[in-house]
Amino acid sequence: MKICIFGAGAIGGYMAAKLVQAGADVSIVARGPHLAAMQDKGLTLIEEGHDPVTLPVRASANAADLGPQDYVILTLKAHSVPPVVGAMQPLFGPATTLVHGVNGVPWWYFHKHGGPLDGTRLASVDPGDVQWNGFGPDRVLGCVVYPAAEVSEPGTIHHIEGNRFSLGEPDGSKSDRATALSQALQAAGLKAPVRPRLRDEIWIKLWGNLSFNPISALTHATLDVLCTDPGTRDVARHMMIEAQTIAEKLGITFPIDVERRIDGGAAVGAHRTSMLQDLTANRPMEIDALVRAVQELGSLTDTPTPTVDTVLALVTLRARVAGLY
Ligand SMILES: NC(=O)C1=CN([C@@H]2O[C@H](COP(=O)(O)OP(=O)(O)OC[C@H]3O[C@@H](n4cnc5c(N)ncnc54)[C@H](OP(=O)(O)O)[C@@H]3O)[C@@H](O)[C@H]2O)C=CC1
Ligand SMILES: CC(C)(CO)C(=O)C(=O)O
Repeated sequence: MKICIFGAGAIGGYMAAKLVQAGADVSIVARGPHLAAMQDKGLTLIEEGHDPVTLPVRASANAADLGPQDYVILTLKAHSVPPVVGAMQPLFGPATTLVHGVNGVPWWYFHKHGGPLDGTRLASVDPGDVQWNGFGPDRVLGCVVYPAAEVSEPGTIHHIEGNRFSLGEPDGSKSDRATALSQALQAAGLKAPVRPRLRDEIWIKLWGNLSFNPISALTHATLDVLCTDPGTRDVARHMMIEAQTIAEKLGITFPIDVERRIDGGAAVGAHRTSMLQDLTANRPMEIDALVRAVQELGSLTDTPTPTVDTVLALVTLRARVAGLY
């Protein structure tokens, strides 16, 4: 089974290291000093309770060096994907599966969704249908990423916590391709359940990212603070209730309530969300996939989203003023 991880930064680098350790046939597409370090010295993984390991990896900036794959695991930030659709084409053969390990509302959300919105394209996450047309939605195997990791220096991945990558077909079936990848990830010591209702998990994760991430970028507060301060907790609550109304119209079932989800955020502790980290490091922020897409889903389902709209306007201007949007 040939696996290529495209955009092997924090999450893709963690997956790559675990798969290489387990003897899988893995290659990496990366760039810049991180790629140079992996090519020179190998990929180093630091995990709690383990000695750091440095592993030889096949890494390139150019997909054409690696050729067609069985699985391409995409672990870029959402806004980085449209510009690389063309550059990724050498990785695809007729049966290549694209595993979409990207936070937020995925561009393929309505593929095989059923109902009146089946096949709808989302302009907020896929302007011009570049991904829909360039990848083709039939390749897609959905993935919800739960681990936390960071690139602590070029070539080095610091795993913080978690090892679950939930997988799911857009039509909910337990396909051979999902089962085979799940087995490969499990052999690498990762949790990789194949879910019949992956969109439910997308929304549970999105609940937090939709609200905590922009609130943290606006306030610079850590999760423990913004989830317990009465004012920001209330803003998060309103955003999540608006999202829940949309999601339930789309057939989503939430196994927990909003208060429990916010308590879960608070329990993570003094964590700076990825959007706050991106803002302070002058990197583009995942505003469209995490927040604007929910606004778009609100308008597709005739659901008012006043709090989402307000926070989206503020965080968009914050990013624009910083030159990041
Ligand atoms: N990190 C985390 O703890 C978590 C992340 N996620 C999600 O997982 C996804 C990946 O996040 P994360 O791993 O943190 O992101 P990273 O930025 O660490 O990784 C993406 C990597 O792709 C590289 N890259 C970008 N464009 C290209 C390109 N054109 N060619 C080759 N390489 C490229 C980036 O390089 P460069 O640095 O030069 O831009 C970077 O090394 C996101 O959607 C994120 O929200 C989900 C859960 C937790
Ligand atoms: C904040 C958290 C942990 C959940 O919303 C996250 O996923 C992020 O930092 O992007």
